[in-house]
Amino acid sequence: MITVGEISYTNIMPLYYYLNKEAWKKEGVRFISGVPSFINSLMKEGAVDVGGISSFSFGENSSDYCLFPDLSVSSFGAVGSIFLFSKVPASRLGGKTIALTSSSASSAALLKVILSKFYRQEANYSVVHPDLQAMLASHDACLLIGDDALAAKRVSSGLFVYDLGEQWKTFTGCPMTFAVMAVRRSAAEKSGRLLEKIKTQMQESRDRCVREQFRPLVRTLHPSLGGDEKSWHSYFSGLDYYFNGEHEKGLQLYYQYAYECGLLSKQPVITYFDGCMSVGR
Ligand SMILES: C=C(O[C@@H]1C=C(C(=O)O)C=C[C@H]1O)C(=O)O
Repeated sequence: MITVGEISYTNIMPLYYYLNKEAWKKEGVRFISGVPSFINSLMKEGAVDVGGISSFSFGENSSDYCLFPDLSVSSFGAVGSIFLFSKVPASRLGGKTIALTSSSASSAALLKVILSKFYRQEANYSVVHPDLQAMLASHDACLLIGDDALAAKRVSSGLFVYDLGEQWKTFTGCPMTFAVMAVRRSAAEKSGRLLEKIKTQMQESRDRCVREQFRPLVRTLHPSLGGDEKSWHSYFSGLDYYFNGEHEKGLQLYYQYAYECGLLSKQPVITYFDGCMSVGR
């Protein structure tokens, strides 16, 4: 049996939207959904075999995981749903308190890297439940991601708002990869063929969503999500769902900085599913 983890945010949907889940369920494939930190921990425990996880979590566990090639949630600039909301400018956050959403791994580490390396600010961080008002009632700034960040942005007037994808691009010139599609090596060795089919369907789902300019996806989603169709289109268009040499270069730089900041205990090694799969089931 294979368990697929699915991040419960709008941003990753193009990779899952056209998966034939009912057919997969008949083949014994299970789907589990949750915020990134939840899927990260299930994957680490071995309760999830494959799925979208935080790129930072991949970095922490790179010896046990490999990557589905050419799939990610990345941005080449503004990401549109990963924001630092602050009462003071970023250049004055040294010694201040910052609340980090408990849902994130990649963006929490990215914020620490950006503030430490590029703004030279050492702040005091705590990890809390994502809620803009509650976070700012007791902290000077807060980090929100995904759908929480999209909602918070609509009510953030009067605050300094920083898009972390944009910040990363400004300071490094690189794209940032927030989520990767990771596979446990043990699953790749045992169920290579089945995983190969899931990988192909995810790539096809992404290709179809991109080809359709996300229109059917937006139409299905937007009544439940609020906002207008136009802003959802521009949100999806600002995200990038591929992973090639340029993304890998950006991710390696992120890992290097995270290592230098003491957030990773060693430099991760990126390996790909095609190299570690077996031709078993
Ligand atoms: C683009 C986003 O990326 C997400 C950010 C993650 C993190 O910070 O760990 C994990 C998965 C991504 O889906 C977002 O949440 O807006």
